[in-house]
Amino acid sequence: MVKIAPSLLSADFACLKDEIDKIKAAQWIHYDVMDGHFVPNISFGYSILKDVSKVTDMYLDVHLMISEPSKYIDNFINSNASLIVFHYEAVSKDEIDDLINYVKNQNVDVGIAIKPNTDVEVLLPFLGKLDLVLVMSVEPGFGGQKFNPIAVDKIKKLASLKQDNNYNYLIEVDGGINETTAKLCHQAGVDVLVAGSYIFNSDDYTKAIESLK
Ligand SMILES: O=C(CO)[C@H](O)[C@H](O)COP(=O)(O)O
Ligand SMILES: [Co+2]
Repeated sequence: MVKIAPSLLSADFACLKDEIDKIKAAQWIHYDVMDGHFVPNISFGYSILKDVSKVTDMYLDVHLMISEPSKYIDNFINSNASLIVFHYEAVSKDEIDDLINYVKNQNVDVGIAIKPNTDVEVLLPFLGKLDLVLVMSVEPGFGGQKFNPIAVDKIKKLASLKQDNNYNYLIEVDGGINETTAKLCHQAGVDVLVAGSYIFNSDDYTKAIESLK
């Protein structure tokens, strides 16, 4: 069964606890961190993540859209992240192995995200060590954008690599997910669907979550 990860980016921050209580039908929370440098937008950081972790037992999927993620990983781990996902485009190739090992040694799951213009092939040396690969189906930075179908082929490729090599990573897709695009991703072999505006702009969050499963 596919997992749903509502993106808090589209929640009403003035009543965050109520918003979190209303997404209990999902297993995960997707937490989008933006620094105004790697992406042209600013969201929230690790202190709010800690507060979120105090009011829920849900799995906290932290999507770091920040430059130099290694500087902040400890802060997010100490704020109870369940999974740290950094961007391939935000780091140098020779630090990726160390970053993966660092997070895993602290018993936190680790993933790498790729933007729409980044090929799956760049991840080949790392796939055997990852808990998750995040396929961006929009340019990172904003919620409410249109799904880019380039993600569907990437999901298929990752699903076949996983099967052929007995890898363990989950395949997550993020951006422009609704009932229609969710179906395309299901068929391609996705494991986790991130959805922000589709859920938080709906009248009934539970119904919106169930409609994506
Ligand atoms: O990482 C993100 C943006 O960079 C968000 O997770 C994503 O955009 C979710 O929002 P929506 O479902 O509204 O597209
Ligand atoms: Co995200």
